[in-house]
Amino acid sequence: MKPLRIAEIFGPTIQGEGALIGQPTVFVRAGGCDYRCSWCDSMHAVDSAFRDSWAAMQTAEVWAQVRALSGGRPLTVSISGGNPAIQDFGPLIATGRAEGYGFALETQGSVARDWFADLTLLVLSPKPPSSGETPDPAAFEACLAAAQGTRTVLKIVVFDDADYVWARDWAGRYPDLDLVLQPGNPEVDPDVPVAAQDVADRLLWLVDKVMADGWFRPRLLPQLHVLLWGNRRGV
Ligand SMILES: C[S@@+](CC[C@H](N)C(=O)[O-])C[C@H]1O[C@@H](n2cnc3c(N)ncnc32)[C@H](O)[C@@H]1O
Ligand SMILES: Nc1nc2[nH]cc(C(=O)O)c2c(=O)[nH]1
Ligand code: SF4
Ligand SMILES: [Mg+2]
Repeated sequence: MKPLRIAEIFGPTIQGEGALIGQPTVFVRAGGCDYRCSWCDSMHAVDSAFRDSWAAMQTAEVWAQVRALSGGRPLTVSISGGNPAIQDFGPLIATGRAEGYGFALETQGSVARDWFADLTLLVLSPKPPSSGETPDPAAFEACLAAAQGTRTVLKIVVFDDADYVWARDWAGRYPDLDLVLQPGNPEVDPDVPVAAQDVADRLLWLVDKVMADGWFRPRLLPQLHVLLWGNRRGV
């Protein structure tokens, strides 16, 4: 079988973003992405300049590491990237689910896979204008269709007013999805410390905007891992 390209496997840590915020997890970060967001905080898993640092691993090797990191105690594994949907994580998910683990997967919604239906949670994070990318609604809808009965959350990153307007419009097309808005983090260098007050100020900016609009649908959440550890990798 074709090996998986893996940028990093780490944990246990807590899920820092979105619907499962605060929940213990182990991360599997896939190498490679079909997007190049201007503000991507995980370029080491995107840019081909880092390709040599990605491991070619069989599903069984990835699973052995996840199992070791979790001490064999089932939890919800987080698969992120890069875009994990450009590779075949179906066998990993099937292996883990057979042992009682759950799987939450983060993707921008540009590539649909039939194994989305086997996830515990699908997190779709379409990209707003500040990213420099333009999401394809048809591809996004194919992801929703592939998820079938799987719980799906829309998580939109907001850096500025234009992103906010875009988020309201995009979310409005999918009124039945759970919605999380996450302020953008402009500092993604792992060696530059992040001030807790800056994290709070960015969330406050978003809270003020959403409350001023009387828009009571979204949950507004910070990146908890950035608050705790800044942009350090492997946490
Ligand atoms: C690194 S991405 C990997 C998964 C997938 N490629 C995606 O974008 O959804 C994981 C999450 O981090 C978010 N993210 C990336 N860079 C960010 C930044 N600078 N500030 C806030 N969120 C960011 C993405 O929007 C996505 O929700
Ligand atoms: N703790 C922690 N939570 C996260 N939630 C999403 C992450 C990501 O990079 O996809 C991430 C991450 O890298 N670390
Ligand atoms: S889609 Fe995700 S991983 Fe890819 S460049 Fe954008 S934020 Fe980074
Ligand atoms: Mg991250």
